[in-house]
Amino acid sequence: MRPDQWHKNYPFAKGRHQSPIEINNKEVHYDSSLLPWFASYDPGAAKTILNNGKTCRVVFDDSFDRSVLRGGPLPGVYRLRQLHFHWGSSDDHGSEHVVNGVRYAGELHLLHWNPKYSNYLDAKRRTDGIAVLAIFLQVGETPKAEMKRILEEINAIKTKGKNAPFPNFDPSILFPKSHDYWTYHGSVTTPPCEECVTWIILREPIIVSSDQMAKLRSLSKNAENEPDHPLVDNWRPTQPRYFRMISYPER
Ligand SMILES: Clc1ccc(Cc2nnn[n-]2)cc1
Ligand SMILES: [Zn+2]
Repeated sequence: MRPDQWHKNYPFAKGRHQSPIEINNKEVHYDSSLLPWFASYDPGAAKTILNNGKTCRVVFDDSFDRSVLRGGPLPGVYRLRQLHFHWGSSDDHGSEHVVNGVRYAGELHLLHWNPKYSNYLDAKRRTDGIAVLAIFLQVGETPKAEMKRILEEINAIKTKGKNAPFPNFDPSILFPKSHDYWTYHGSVTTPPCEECVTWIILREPIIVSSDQMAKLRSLSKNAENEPDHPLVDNWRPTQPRYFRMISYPER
């Protein structure tokens, strides 16, 4: 279903706190109360990599505070549940958030939930339930070697429903040098679009190669025995910001 039709079945999609949004330098605010953020991830928590027909996702053991994100705008620790990507049909677009008019080739999301709620689904019903750490993918000549591990597995999960073991992986190896970020309150970017997400968006992109983006585009939306439809353009267009502040900490 087209994103501008989602609201017919999912009323949240027409809310006042939807994601993604445009981030423009003239509209962001310095907030001296914002802290640095920290990720403490256990590589042993990594379990599986899968193609769910919408994206490539790596899932982690979130049965206790094993891999957590803390600090920044967050009131406490949030448990890492999964990471996934959004990308385009060519290198000139694919990210969900847009920075000063710039669309990146893709966007990596690390999705965490607030363990003060009994489980992930309950957390999705709460305004402080989810935290997504977003990292832009920029195409360049010197790709980040650590992306290779994920892209090497793509061949094993070509079609919807396929998955493969993905042990011993610490996603913080994918982080850029700078931890500078913007933060705002928004939503999950796919239906039901619940407005439960504290976004932490890193200012510095990670560099991937055009071949690595092509690898992501070699995934298929369909299951093995169905006609082939490339899995591309799994990003939601930017939504109205309305009266939301985008903040950033001391730099
Ligand atoms: Cl696996 C997955 C989970 C959520 C979304 C949508 C999303 N919401 N916030 N960030 N991504 C896309 C794919
Ligand atoms: Zn996402």
